[in-house]
Amino acid sequence: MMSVTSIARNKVLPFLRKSTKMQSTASLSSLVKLEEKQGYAVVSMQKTPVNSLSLEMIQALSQSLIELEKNKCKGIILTSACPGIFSAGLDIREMYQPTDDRLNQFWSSLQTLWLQLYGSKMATVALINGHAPAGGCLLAMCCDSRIMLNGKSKIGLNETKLGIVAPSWFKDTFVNTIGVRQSERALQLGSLFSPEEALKIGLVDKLVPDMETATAVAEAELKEFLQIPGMARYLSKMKIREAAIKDLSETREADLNQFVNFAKTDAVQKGLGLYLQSLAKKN
Ligand SMILES: CCCCCCCCCCC/C=C/C(=O)SCCNC(=O)CCNC(=O)[C@H](O)C(C)(C)COP(=O)(O)OP(=O)(O)OC[C@H]1O[C@@H](n2cnc3c(N)ncnc32)[C@H](O)[C@@H]1OP(=O)(O)O
Repeated sequence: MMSVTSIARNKVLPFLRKSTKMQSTASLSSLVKLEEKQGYAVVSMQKTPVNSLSLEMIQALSQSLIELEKNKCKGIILTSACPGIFSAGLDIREMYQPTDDRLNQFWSSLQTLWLQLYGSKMATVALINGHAPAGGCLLAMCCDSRIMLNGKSKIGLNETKLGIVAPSWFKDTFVNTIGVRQSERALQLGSLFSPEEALKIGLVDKLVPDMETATAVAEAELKEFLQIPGMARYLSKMKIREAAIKDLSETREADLNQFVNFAKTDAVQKGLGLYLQSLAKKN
């Protein structure tokens, strides 16, 4: 099996682990690109056009983290290869008129990805080079640090604007990042923040003017985290995150049932259908 450190610089790392529920190696590796750098890896989401988090995309990200941790990778920069978009969040088509089996797999895979990334032993930096609504914002918040490209992009948990509700673990992640009061307001309003606003409320840590600067700043940020003794850094992170992680770990089944029942209600299905139409009408 190839290790992250043994592959050629910038070469795409294949996904090797097999699982009955997982997609094939070929389909997964086309969605996420792993590039080895010196002592860390760049994980680029490349599901055009908007890196929507479909079941396959979520599993590809999960698989990447498994491989990287197995290969003793110490840190990652999570970013996007889609111009102007970090991630458009959960793939709305997964929740609209779904089959029960697919909807269950979809949510359960998302729970797994969140548990992996939010609780990762690796140092993790999100390089948010475009829009990051809802699930896109969640992915970024799972990282230890967030660098955002300044410009017209927006970031936030906008679920209520779609007539849906961010689950407790989204809320916990938000509260742990920006605090209770800001979260309470932003969750209700479904606020999407400009990079400047996001910096002001602590949703992102640094802004960068262009991609060249962004890469350098993200690398420097990751190196700062990696200079700290790994166990001390990880256990400190867990002091903040462990309650939320324990909570979901212990209530996965109930959370899944709540999501499935909620997603299948007529009101939610109607709202999602209208939202999809409004996205399609734009084009
Ligand atoms: C009682 C408590 C119970 C709790 C139970 C749980 C409840 C459920 C919780 C679910 C949590 C949900 C989290 C989410 O992430 S929902 C998704 C939120 N995402 C969005 O709102 C973003 C929507 N997209 C956009 O705003 C724009 O696309 C974007 C700004 C990202 C990019 O704009 P741009 O102009 O560049 O691109 P287009 O809009 O033209 O889009 C291109 C094509 O991509 C399709 N698209 C976009 N976003 C999505 C998406 N999220 N899912 C699927 N498809 C998406 C879009 O339709 C275009 O497709 P076509 O080319 O075919 O028209």
